[in-house]
Amino acid sequence: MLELKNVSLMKEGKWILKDIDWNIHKGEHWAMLGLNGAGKTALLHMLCAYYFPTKGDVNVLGHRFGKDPLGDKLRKKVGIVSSSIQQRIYETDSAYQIVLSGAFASIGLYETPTDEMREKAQRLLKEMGSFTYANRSYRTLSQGERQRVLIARALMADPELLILDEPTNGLDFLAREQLLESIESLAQKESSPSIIYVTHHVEEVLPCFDHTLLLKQGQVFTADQTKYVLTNQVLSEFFGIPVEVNWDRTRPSLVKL
Ligand SMILES: Nc1ncnc2c1ncn2[C@@H]1O[C@H](COP(=O)(O)OP(=O)(O)OP(=O)(O)O)[C@@H](O)[C@H]1O
Repeated sequence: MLELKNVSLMKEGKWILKDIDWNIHKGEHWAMLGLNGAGKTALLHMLCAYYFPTKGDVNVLGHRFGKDPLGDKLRKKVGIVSSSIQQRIYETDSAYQIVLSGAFASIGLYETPTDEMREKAQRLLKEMGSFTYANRSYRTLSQGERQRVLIARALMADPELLILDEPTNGLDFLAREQLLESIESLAQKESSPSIIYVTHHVEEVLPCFDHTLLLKQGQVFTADQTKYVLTNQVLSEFFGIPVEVNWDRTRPSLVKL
């Protein structure tokens, strides 16, 4: 469903991404880890066709970016929750309006939703645990509540790929754990889109993330099954310091030795 071949991106005379090869198959869920400035956001922007590769091929859901015209239809098939989307949301819109707007892949609601869309928005608000504040304005929601609403919004168009870019930023421990639990149960559903979950934190790699990509200085350091990636040796090389990964429970944790 996603294929990047030898993809490089240059911005302002600097290579931000270099020779990226990455394949995602249907049904896989990926975690993406990288230090600040590794190029994670640039890579995600490429998957959403906000950036086009300077070199190489990006194939998303059978469409070759830069070659095929990118219809609205394809844009709707890639859902994204990121801080840049958050910043563009109209703060006075209600959670319900925001979720409905996902059906049109628009920021703000300009078209009349069908009854079916309304029912679906309500169902998604319930599934994300957001129904109780459906009529409240975005401005009044906590950061955790906002993220849930934005995930429900992204799901409105039945995306085949869902990108979650650091969704736990700014969340307290409890809100973070509750959000992670919702993401895990979403991923366990048969109807779930493939998820790409971007984070700085190894301990957020949920059991559903069967694959992990490590991005370092614009290059794929490794991209493989999570069990082969989150090891003492790979992560010590990745961070450049000795670290130990503990898998005592279902999620990993990391300590510096
Ligand atoms: N439009 C742009 N023009 C010039 N440089 C850019 C542009 N976008 C990103 N960069 C640079 O590319 C590098 C990678 O940035 P990017 O935001 O993708 O990193 P990131 O992995 O998402 O980092 P963080 O974890 O801090 O969000 C950074 O050095 C950044 O300054």
